[in-house]
This record gives sequence, C-alpha cells and structure tokens, in this order.
Amino acid sequence: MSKKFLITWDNMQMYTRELAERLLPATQWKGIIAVSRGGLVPAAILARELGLRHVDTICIASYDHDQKGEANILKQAPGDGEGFIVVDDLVDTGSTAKLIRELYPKARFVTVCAKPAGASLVDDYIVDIPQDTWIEQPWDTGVSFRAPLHK
Ligand SMILES: O=P(O)(O)OC[C@H]1O[C@H](OP(=O)(O)OP(=O)(O)O)[C@H](O)[C@@H]1O
Ligand SMILES: O=c1[nH]c(=O)c2nc[nH]c2[nH]1
Ligand SMILES: [Mg+2]
Repeated sequence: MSKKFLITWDNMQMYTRELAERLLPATQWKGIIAVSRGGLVPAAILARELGLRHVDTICIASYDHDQKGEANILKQAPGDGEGFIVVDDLVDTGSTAKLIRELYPKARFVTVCAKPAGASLVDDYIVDIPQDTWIEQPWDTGVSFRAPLHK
C-alpha cells in the first residue's frame, strides 16, 4: 500500500480520549478487554480515563507463514463480553472484528480507526481511513533524519 496515514503517540492519546468520552458514564463498565497486541495501548488509555482497573486481553495471532491468514486464539478473556468494552486499534478487512463479535456478542466493541470494509462491524470508532491506506501506528515507527530536498 503506497498511501500511509501516520499516527503519532500524541494523536493516539487524543483519539483514544475522544473514544473514552463516548464511553461515559464509566460506572456502566465492569472492565476492558484489549485485543492484543494492537489494542493494548488504546486499552491503557481508556482504563486511565474511565478509572477501570479490570483489564484483560484476548491474544490472537493471525498469520500463515508471512501472510495474514487463519486466526489462532492463544488466550481468551472469559465470558460473553457483557459489561465489557472490547478495544482494538483498528478494523481493516473486518476479519478480526467478526471473530471478536462471535466471541464477545454482548460487549461494546470499539476501535480507534476504521476502514470502510470493517467499519460497520464496530460499535464506535474515531478516525475514518480509506481502504487503500496503510495506518502506521506509533509503536511501529520512529523519528529519523531526512535529507533535505535540494540534496
Ligand atoms: O480487520 P483486519 O483485517 O482483521 O485487521 C485488523 C487487525 O489487524 C491488526 O492486528 P494484527 O493481526 O496485525 O496483530 P497485532 O495486533 O498483534 O499487531 C490490527 O491490530 C487489528 O487487530
Ligand atoms: O499497522 C497496521 N496498519 C494497518 O493499516 C493494518 N491493517 C491491518 N493490520 C494493520 N496494521
Ligand atoms: Mg491486532
């Protein structure tokens, strides 16, 4: 994918705080389930903003050799999601979201970013991203020197 949408740490905190505001009042939630690994940072921010200390994970590995493929659930938070927020960093094709919906039908499933193919599978999200654009998350990138244009 040649088009990129770069998210900084500040952006991630700002977007996730906006998501937290839409999850008020906090007293309606028993806790948060992060879809690891991408949902871990948003989950930490939501937990802080909403004062929730029960934070669990569902750990999914979705690769087949080097390609994205069949999802393998390594560890799962118990229950049907009732009273829980399930959070992931993004929904793209929607395959992870479909699985989450099956596993936690009663949860409120939210993401920070959504591409059109998966947007209808989440209850709420903050940023719309075109399908042909790759989201660069802050934990996957770093600041580096760039040569000036005249060189
Ligand atoms: O809508 P989809 O096409 O399923 O893509 C979205 C999923 O892909 C990424 O996770 P990934 O499986 O790459 O693993 P990671 O969270 O451990 O990085 C992202 O964090 C979402 O969970
Ligand atoms: O960092 C990422 N950016 C994306 O756009 C994406 N889509 C699926 N998984 C993804 N991971
Ligand atoms: Mg993920």
